[in-house]
Amino acid sequence: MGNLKLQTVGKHLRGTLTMPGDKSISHRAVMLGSIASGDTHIKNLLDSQDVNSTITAMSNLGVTFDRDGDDLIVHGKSLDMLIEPTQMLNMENSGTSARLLMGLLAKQPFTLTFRGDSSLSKRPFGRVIKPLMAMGVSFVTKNDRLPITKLATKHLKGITYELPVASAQVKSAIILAALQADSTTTIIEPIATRDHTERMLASFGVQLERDNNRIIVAPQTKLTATNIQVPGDISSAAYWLVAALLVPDSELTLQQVGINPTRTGIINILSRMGASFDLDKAKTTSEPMANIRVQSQELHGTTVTATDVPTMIDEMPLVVLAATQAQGDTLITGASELHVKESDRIATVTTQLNKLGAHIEAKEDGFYVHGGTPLHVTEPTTVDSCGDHRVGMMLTIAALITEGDVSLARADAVNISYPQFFEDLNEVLS
Ligand SMILES: O=C(O)C1=C[C@@H](OP(=O)(O)O)[C@@H](O)[C@H](O)C1
Ligand SMILES: C=C(OP(=O)(O)O)C(=O)O
Repeated sequence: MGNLKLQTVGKHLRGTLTMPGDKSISHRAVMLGSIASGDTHIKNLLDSQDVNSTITAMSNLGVTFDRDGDDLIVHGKSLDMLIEPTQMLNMENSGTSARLLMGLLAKQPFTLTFRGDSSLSKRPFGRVIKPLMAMGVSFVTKNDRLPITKLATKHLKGITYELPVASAQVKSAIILAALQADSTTTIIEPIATRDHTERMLASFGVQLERDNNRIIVAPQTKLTATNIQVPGDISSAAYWLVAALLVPDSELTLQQVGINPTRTGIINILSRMGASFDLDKAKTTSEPMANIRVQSQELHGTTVTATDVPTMIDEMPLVVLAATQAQGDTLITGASELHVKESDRIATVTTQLNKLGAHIEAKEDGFYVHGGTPLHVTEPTTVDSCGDHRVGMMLTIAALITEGDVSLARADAVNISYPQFFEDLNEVLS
């Protein structure tokens, strides 16, 4: 794909969009459906490159899938019926696939090699292989980076493990391995992270125990197939929340958005910046949902600290964009995890938004954002997604409030989490 010319100032955003399925929940639905007894029917599964990495990996292990209209049917196999793949498991760009599958497949009695694309091969895996090694798994790796080979494993033992980084991927990998261990595992989570694995296990008949910030996992490998409705992805809705707030004279309604409290940091931070939203809550399933209505509003600066970060980690590029338009400055700390996402998001967000006239200072663990900065370019300017879907989509929203001529390089990165992003944009531009 060549550079994509972006819409800049002059249009409004109006209308209603239904959000594609949540990426985190989609991965988990495919993984747990794959090891449950019976057929799991999944509605509103996200159809994107990252989720396809999980489906392909499970297919390589012998799981079969069918379509029923837009639904995916997973024909579950129990963990001891998976077959040795004839090739490496290619996780492509997906950290969630790689880290969760290392836990799910920890006890397979054959060697498995995980590989990824150039971005994923730079991201750290020590955080997940270290606790799995303590449980008895052996890995072969250079510098804790992909490719990583997991050796055949006979037994897993329960551990007590305090998470050194607030990571739902690491927590989930340990939970999935712990179900297969000979004894109980306790995971201590100093800062709460998204709890989709815990909730979805309950839907498959497996209850975990929670005691404040401890998760206690007793061995249990019998999962029963179920029907899953994947809520819309709040991380995708976040582009439209921020766009409607910043583009004058806009009003958008986003339908079926997942509002699990471990994911709604973006709503909380924008509210703290002065925004208000109308939430029309749906009847609750295991993952709560709402339709959200939002209009253009004035924002003011705020402070974001470590405890806020996990509930909005993937929305941070948008918080930075919103902060450039707020009255007053915004200080974001406790966000050093952004260095190890699909790109170094502290560097890429700062460099690319500053090309549009923003005034952002990159910090070791966050940003200092100067508010009230009109975005403009004096000559045609190309911003770059840097191969990172979230950076590409945030820059597209930034262009909507930029005076001048802006193009986006590597726009196809959106296919990782939100393939209909540009179609949805065209639908609401007026
Ligand atoms: O568990 C998950 O589905 C995810 C957890 C987060 O990663 P970390 O666990 O690395 O924080 C998040 O950034 C990622 O997009 C999805
Ligand atoms: C960090 C992300 O995903 P993953 O870690 O699964 O690649 C993301 O979607 O922003």
